[in-house]
Amino acid sequence: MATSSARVDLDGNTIKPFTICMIGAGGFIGSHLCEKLMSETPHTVLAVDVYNDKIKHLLEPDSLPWAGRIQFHRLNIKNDSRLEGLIKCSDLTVNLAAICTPADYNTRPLDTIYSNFIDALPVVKYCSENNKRLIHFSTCEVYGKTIGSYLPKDSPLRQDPAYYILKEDTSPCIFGSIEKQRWSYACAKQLIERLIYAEGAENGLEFTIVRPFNWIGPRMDFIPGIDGPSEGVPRVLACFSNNLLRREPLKLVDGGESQRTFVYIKDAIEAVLLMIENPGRANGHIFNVGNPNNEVTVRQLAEMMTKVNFLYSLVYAKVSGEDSIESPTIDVSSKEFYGEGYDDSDKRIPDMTIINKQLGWDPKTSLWDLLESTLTYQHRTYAEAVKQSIAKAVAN
Ligand SMILES: NC(=O)c1ccc[n+]([C@@H]2O[C@H](COP(=O)([O-])OP(=O)(O)OC[C@H]3O[C@@H](n4cnc5c(N)ncnc54)[C@H](O)[C@@H]3O)[C@@H](O)[C@H]2O)c1
Ligand SMILES: O=c1ccn([C@@H]2O[C@H](COP(=O)(O)OP(=O)(O)O[C@H]3OC[C@@H](O)[C@H](O)[C@H]3O)[C@@H](O)[C@H]2O)c(=O)[nH]1
Repeated sequence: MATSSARVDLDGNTIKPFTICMIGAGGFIGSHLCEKLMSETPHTVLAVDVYNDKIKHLLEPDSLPWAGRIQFHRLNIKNDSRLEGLIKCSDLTVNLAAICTPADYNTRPLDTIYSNFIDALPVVKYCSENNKRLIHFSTCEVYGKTIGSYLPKDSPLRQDPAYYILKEDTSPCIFGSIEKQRWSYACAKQLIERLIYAEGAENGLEFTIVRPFNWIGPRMDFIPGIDGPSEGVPRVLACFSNNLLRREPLKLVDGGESQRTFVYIKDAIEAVLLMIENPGRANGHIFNVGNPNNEVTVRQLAEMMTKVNFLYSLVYAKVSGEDSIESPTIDVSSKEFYGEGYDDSDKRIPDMTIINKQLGWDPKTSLWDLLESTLTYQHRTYAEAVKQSIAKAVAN
């Protein structure tokens, strides 16, 4: 419930209610950001998206305490003249819209480049021309691969943080060759970052760029065949959740040796709210938002999710030990799983200096705890539907 007492920012200034045009509000991050803004702040959200399934619970019924502070506008920013008006009547625009599932990058490279660069151009233009603040969501993927990944496998320098820590104002962007079309996304994100930065430098656009490092939690992507296409390939959390729910082996692409750091969506949303409510500290900055303490290989993630899932099934699904099989893992080639042109980031550890200094933010939730709450959500949301779909498949 938004309190009536005045909220103050990090410098003690009263935060006045304002209007936010949130593009992509119907997605994973957008839905959590809308929840946070409605339940803890007096701000108004113009939620722009082509879908609203993940925010329906915030839009109805009219008796909700924040009714009137969130409006849904169903529009595709590729071709809708209403976009400029929505940006003009807002104080701040947050742009989350993107194709951001790796399975699309090398199979739909044109759509990926258009979505992450071309379609963002009018958003930047309207903000700059109308002197409106912009918070733009980029990705940790703009760093690509680490410098250390080019060292000999047994080089001791690979253990030197200078060769793998990713820092906003010093790290290079290192992508694979052009035929590795996986990098279509990261390159489009890099170019829109550079355009936004140039709009700031040349035309005074007040911008903040966010580089999320694998934010995970409830409502991320979809479960294939349940609330997304059966042949769809979501990001790894949903892929592994789907395998566990269907008691299938978890597929480890190229042996699951890539490393990632995962941050709980609720921790990350705290960082975004600090950026929204502290323009003086956020404008002009690029921020890594991740959890360097939650690093695992993909194989370790699969093993951890299997363990959490096993414990869940013992405690909640009322199955005895022998019933709930531990899903094994199997190695698959990236060519088989994603197709031609796939490539990968080897390691993603965010340097936290700038976000600590500017916003005093640190992530709190351990990987085990965030997996526990997320897998509980996945079971509660999908287990019954998956059981039905398996039964139907068997019957047919
Ligand atoms: N989740 C993460 O860990 C992560 C990591 C790095 C970067 N990001 C970035 O954060 C942003 C949000 O990511 P997410 O995980 O919430 O993804 P998501 O796919 O759940 O949400 C994106 C939303 O944008 C909407 N959208 C896309 N194109 C649109 C268009 N033309 N018009 C209107 N709406 C459109 C989609 O319908 C979707 O609801 C993206 O820019 C993504 O690149 C996310
Ligand atoms: O079933 C699977 C799915 C994925 N993976 C692997 O798991 C790792 C993570 O894959 P994800 O699909 O979650 O996506 P990535 O972490 O590579 O990039 C993502 O994170 C950053 C954001 O920009 C985007 O949301 C997306 O690009 C990759 O190494 C992938 O090959 C598997 O081994 N098995």
